[in-house]
Amino acid sequence: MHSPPVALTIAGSDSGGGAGIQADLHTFAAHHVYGTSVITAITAQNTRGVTAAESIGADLVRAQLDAVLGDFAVAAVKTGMLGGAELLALVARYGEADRLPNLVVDPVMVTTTGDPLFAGDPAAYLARLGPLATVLTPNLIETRQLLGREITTVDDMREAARALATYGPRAVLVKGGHLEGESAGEPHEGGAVDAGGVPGGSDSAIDVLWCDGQMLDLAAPRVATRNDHGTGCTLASAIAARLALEHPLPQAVAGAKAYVTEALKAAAEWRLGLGRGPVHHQHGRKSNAL
Ligand SMILES: Nc1ncnc2c1ncn2[C@@H]1O[C@H](COP(=O)(O)OP(=O)(O)OP(=O)(O)O)[C@@H](O)[C@H]1O
Ligand SMILES: Cc1ncc(CO)c(N)n1
Repeated sequence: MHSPPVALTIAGSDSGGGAGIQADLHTFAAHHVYGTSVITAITAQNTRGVTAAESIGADLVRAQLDAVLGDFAVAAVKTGMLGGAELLALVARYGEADRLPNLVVDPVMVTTTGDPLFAGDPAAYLARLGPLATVLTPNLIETRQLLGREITTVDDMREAARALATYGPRAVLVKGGHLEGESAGEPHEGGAVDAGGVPGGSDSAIDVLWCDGQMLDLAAPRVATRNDHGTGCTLASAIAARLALEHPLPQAVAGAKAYVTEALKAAAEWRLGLGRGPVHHQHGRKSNAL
């Protein structure tokens, strides 16, 4: 019997189940990839926000990393909430020792509801994990914090992706989920990869991917929904799952974005929680079961 590929998420727990470790493991399972997890923090969180958060001690995080990496042939890794400088440095040391293959770095700093999830210096993300990342996936808020500049247009996103790439990742995906009412303008030199998408326009959700020296626009229909909690975690873990399945990088990213779009569509009518609800990670299943 053929064993499934193994992916690892290094991230925080979301008690509401829509983001963090819970979203990542759902996403790995939806891709038929076996999921392992290193928990970096516990958050008390629901669809309305974070009410408490505490980091896990570095010794216990190290023990989790050693337990997983010492036993499983991990094919791809996603990092999410690292909480602060100490765990960032710890994870970076495993990457520097070549123990974190196909590394997708989601530089989680703040939730969509505005709650801070990283206490350290944003520049440390770039300095420590930038050179190790196969792909870095900041949202607009994180891109602003990482580069210390405003991002208001798709052209700004393209420039930011190029600037972030100088820190050493193979690819940078600047996510435009928070860019409202913006048109994609002229497509860039590399054109677009099929992300189940539509041409740019104010009703599209546009991300830009700088990969191997090429700029690609990834546009998908913008889903009208209040249930968008955890889309960033879901996208990054879907990329990791697809890398574990040996998809080439641009296709892994485009396929992951299409997966997120379908997950948003499938959960648009859900009423789970009173705030921004989760997406439907298992939307590909034939029945409506979770
Ligand atoms: N309403 C929407 N319709 C379609 N795609 C969306 C929508 N909202 C976000 N996306 C897409 O979801 C992905 C995640 O983007 P986003 O910028 O929301 O990340 P994020 O802020 O890190 O997410 P979160 O913090 O909620 O986990 C991107 O591919 C983005 O384009
Ligand atoms: C634990 C956790 N990680 C990441 C995010 C970002 O969406 C979140 N809300 N919660």
